Amino acid sequence: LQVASPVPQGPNKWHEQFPIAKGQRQSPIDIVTSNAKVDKALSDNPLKVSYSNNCCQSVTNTGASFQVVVDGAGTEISGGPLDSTYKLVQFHAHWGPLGGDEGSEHTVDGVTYPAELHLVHWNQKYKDVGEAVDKPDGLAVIGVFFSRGKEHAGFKPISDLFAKVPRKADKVDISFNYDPACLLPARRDYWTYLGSLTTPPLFESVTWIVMKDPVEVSAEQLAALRNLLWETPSGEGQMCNNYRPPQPLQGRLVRST
Ligand SMILES: Cc1c(Cl)c([N+](=O)[O-])nn1CC(=O)Nc1ccc(S(N)(=O)=O)cc1
Ligand SMILES: [Zn+2]
Repeated sequence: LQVASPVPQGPNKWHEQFPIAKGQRQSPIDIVTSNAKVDKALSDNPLKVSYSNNCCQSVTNTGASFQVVVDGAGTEISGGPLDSTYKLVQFHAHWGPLGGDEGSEHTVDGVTYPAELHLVHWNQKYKDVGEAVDKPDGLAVIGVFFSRGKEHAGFKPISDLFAKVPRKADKVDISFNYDPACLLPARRDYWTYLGSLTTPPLFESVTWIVMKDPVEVSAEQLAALRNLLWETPSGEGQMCNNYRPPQPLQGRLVRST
């Protein structure tokens, strides 16, 4: 008897409803640094990140992560691996268990980080994110690894809001000015490759830009992620381990600055 399971099924079952889960350009991947190819073109046309500091509208509990919804006005990236301008639409994260070191989606030579932030942008050649989301050049996501260390002052205004959105669809407005660029590492070196959304519908529409340097956040800020709750097989629980493990590279090239 096939009963609809009330809680979302884990990554190893996604292929049943989303066959593309076994596709040719799935994400995340393990980045094998010795196989990444330095591409001078990436530095010749540097990645340009120009975010405004009043673009963040609200924080929502999506039931799978927190999501800061952004008004795309003036929050653009271009250059580097991108052939056109992309606009920021939202950012969210993936993380592991309390105090653990796993939680990131991308790994670097097999090394995991406790969390990974994703800044999601859509290609301005399309009329909106809904049209862009399933096109091969539709999205660009900047991934930033979080390491455990000193408090990240820039992340604090956001991590302080998680306690206000404990349940799915809870939402709180962001009344203060906030520039998401503060979440990027100082050194802007990155790896880039063609991949996919890391959660259903797993569309193969993402140009990934994974920053090489992690940013430090405190153990308390990582713990604040668990103020977010979600449905587990044994009822409501702390949201954690919302990361997809690395997927087959399928011969793809990873380029590096
Ligand atoms: C399917 C769709 C449409 Cl259409 C819209 N929309 O706003 O029109 N939004 N979404 C959802 C979406 O964006 N999912 C998404 C999933 C994973 C990631 S991740 N971890 O960064 O790979 C980024 C985004
Ligand atoms: Zn993500």
